[in-house]
Amino acid sequence: MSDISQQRRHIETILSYGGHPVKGNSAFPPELIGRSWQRCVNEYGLDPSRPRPARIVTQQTLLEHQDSVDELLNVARAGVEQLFTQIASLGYVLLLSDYRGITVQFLGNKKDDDLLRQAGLYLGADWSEQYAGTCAVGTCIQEQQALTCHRTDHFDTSHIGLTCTAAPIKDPFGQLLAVLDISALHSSRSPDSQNFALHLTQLYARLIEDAYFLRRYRHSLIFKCDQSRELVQVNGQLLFALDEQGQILAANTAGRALLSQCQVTDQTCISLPNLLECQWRDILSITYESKDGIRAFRSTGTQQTLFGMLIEPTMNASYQKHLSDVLTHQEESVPELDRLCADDPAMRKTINLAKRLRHRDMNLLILGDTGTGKEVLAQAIHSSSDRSDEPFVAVNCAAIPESLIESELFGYTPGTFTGGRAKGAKGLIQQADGGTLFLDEIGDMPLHLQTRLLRVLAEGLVLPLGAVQPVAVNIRVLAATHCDLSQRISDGRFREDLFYRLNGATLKLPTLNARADKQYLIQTLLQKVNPKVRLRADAMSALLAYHWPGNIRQLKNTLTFAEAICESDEITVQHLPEEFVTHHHQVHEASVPLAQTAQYTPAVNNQPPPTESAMLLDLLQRHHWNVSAVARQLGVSRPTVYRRMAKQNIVPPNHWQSHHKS
Ligand SMILES: Nc1ncnc2c1ncn2[C@@H]1O[C@H](COP(=O)(O)OP(=O)(O)OP(=O)(O)O)[C@@H](O)[C@H]1O
Repeated sequence: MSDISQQRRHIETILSYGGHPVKGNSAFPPELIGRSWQRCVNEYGLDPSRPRPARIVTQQTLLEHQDSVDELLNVARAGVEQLFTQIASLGYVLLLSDYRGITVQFLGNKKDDDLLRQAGLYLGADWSEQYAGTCAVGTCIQEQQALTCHRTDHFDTSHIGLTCTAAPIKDPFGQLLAVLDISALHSSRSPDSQNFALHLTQLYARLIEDAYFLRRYRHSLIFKCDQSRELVQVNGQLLFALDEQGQILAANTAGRALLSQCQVTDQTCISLPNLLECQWRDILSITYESKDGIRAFRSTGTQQTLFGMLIEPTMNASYQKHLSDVLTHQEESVPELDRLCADDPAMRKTINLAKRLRHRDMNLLILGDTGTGKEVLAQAIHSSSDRSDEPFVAVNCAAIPESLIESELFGYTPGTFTGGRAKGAKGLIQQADGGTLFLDEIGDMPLHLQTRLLRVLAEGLVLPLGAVQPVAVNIRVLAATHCDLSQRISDGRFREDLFYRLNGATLKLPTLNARADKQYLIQTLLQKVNPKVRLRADAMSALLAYHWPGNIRQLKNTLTFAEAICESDEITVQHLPEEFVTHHHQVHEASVPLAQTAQYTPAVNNQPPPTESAMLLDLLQRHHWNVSAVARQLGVSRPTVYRRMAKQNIVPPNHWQSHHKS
């Protein structure tokens, strides 16, 4: 098509677009461009049949525009030059315009000077939408978002050979400061050819924006965070500038996005500790207390885990004083409790509370899903308390048959039962005298026993079955449950007065899936299973990506299983149960190009990996066909093991024999 007929066609398209764009018409541009065409016609009175020459402002006006963004220009210089070196050989030029659309910095190839000047790709060019019509810079200013304006997306026919991509650069309060643009005089017809340009421009706009943010707040404390611990130092996405009380002074674009997801409309009305559900001290002490200078947090609204680090203000004496005041109150180290976690925000709270309460005689309620380590925590509280030389007695209220639980707990006198021990028996409550009684699954305790337990707690006296004289006991009770006790209270299945007796304070354990220190737990548990075995990176990735419905218990079982199967000193993803392999491949197939997937093929000794069938058979044989034991080891239910056996055509030997006999 000749230039003239292409221009005529373009004018017709714009005019027919008018006020009533027909969706799905392939001649029409994307919605965002369409909105701009409408503004050009309806608001600015531009006429597509009357092209306008490029307008270059005078030297004096240019200087005024440059002065207004002087600080940004200084900060942006390195980023702009770096971006230009990457795109120059591809035929692109680079423009930085101020928020009014005037090009305040330009980098292009001198040999194309005349052509570029004519096209408006020049220092001082006015790319405001009001003058130039739909274009990357002007439309980016109006729409406040990154875009590509490709060829006939432009309004003015004199621009329809160009391809331009622009991204906004905002100040720490979200106001537009400038626009970064890369443009080329010629390009392929397909708009998709510009996808890479769009990503690159957005990336550099963010770098420049963040550099500007850091410069503006160089005298304040900056909290930098990211969803990845490994990347936060080099590429922390979210930035928050803070005052000395932790109040947010400003946030970068990603930081403001998090605030808005958490329904915070005014960024300066919230403190960072509120946003991250933590103490101000947890933030201030990151650099001094965490080994890698990074700490995990969880955001209030989105429950997203964020790894944060601090950039401390230079030469700020009052900050240094404030810091040393806050850091003097250091949480004491208690190895028994400290070893239960590495860096997880929910665990940090729980462990700090446990440290403060461990010597008190207060009863504690431990809440958490099954397998999250409630008993392990109770044991650690006991071992770190003043009662550590006395007994720790654990009772699982759900595991003891209801008919036995009373005698087990309270004991009985001689002759109380036919078949009971002649001398009677000391109940578990009395066995815990002086020490700690851990009542697991307290929600399952029958109501009449709750009444008797309440009396023990209220009076410090236990009355064994058949006895007339109560015996004095001194116990501290740590109770645990995975169920909602307040619901049980409303249903009349749990005594409210007992709940208050038990609940001196509540300690909550997060699910394994929600923990930010999964890697630490994996390594510590593997160390216990077999210190000589190591995990290959593919196995670690699969374990980290898994959702862990059975929590730490399932993790422990999985590692025990993998260690038993691996027959060498290295566990790979192939040694994990089938659901890990499937899940792992699903995650990676979605994100890793085919050429890279080779790293997941099993390599050890060139042996084929054991199949799921072989692994299951091996496990069943080792447990002498005890399906319950296998289910326990795998952290799954018995029906699941039976289902897997059926799927793999595994028949227990007895079955086989009886089939053959019949
Ligand atoms: N921090 C930890 N470090 C190492 N092992 C742990 C940790 N927490 C829990 N475990 C292991 O996980 C398994 C389950 O722990 P525990 O019995 O304490 O969980 P629980 O929440 O009491 O479970 P349930 O609700 O089913 O009684 C145990 O084998 C325990 O040894």
